[in-house]
Amino acid sequence: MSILEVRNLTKKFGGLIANQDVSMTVEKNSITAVIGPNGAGKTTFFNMITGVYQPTSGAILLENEKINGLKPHEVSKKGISRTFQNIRLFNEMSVIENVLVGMHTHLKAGLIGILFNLPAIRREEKSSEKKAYQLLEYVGLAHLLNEKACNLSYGAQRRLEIARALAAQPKVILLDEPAAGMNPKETNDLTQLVKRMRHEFNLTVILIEHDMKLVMEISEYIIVLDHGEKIAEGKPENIRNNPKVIEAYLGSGAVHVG
Ligand SMILES: Nc1ncnc2c1ncn2[C@@H]1O[C@H](COP(=O)(O)OP(=O)(O)OP(=O)(O)O)[C@@H](O)[C@H]1O
Repeated sequence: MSILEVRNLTKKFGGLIANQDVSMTVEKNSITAVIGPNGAGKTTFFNMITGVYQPTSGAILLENEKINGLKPHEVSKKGISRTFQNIRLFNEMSVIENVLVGMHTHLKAGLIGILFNLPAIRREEKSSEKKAYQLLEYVGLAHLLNEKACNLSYGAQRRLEIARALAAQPKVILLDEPAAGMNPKETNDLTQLVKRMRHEFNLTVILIEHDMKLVMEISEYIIVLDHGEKIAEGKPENIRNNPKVIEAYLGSGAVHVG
């Protein structure tokens, strides 16, 4: 059963076509990778799905409901969360506060409730803190809950971003280069984390990644973009040997696929 359907998405920035007619169907509970050389249009594609950019044309459907046209916080409320290529944490806030921020779309507390410190709000705060702590335990950061986000190692910051994205209780999570800058051990831990969380949170995962070992190990389906267009899609074993994909990567002088 599909959960997300992207139909003929095109994004133009003036004369530059960043995405041209890209379609994709994502199965519920699957892990899909979006790959392609630098500048292929991968982040633009994520930005359209999450409402950061409005498509020039095309449609995005989450559980058969059209979501293009919605603002990023509205898309998040519908059930799509993300992490960013360039980590976007609140650096001066503590680790647990960063996760609490991720929860705000689901909190009922209005301004009046907070101002008057109503018991129902206090209860909600307590339960949010408990949930945030559990998420930090899940990603292995509970011991750092009061640390400022900026003091965390790179790998830990990436895991904190994932905890914050999970706090919004998504159905679909988009990870933009989650392994960028990680050492092999951190990458391996991340691979295990993504595999676990897909089952335990009943999630559908879509990731952009340049680390081909990770992509081939983790994904069930791969979409390949080049110069804004989808040049191939399929299972890892088929993508690995696809001449068009190899040519796109070799032509860009980037990593080999294999
Ligand atoms: N806001 C923008 N305004 C103008 N051009 C943009 C904008 N965002 C992206 N582009 C252009 O669209 C093209 C696709 O960029 P995008 O960042 O989506 O590629 P990418 O595949 O994510 O690349 P990378 O792997 O290097 O992150 C590039 O030519 C980029 O310069």
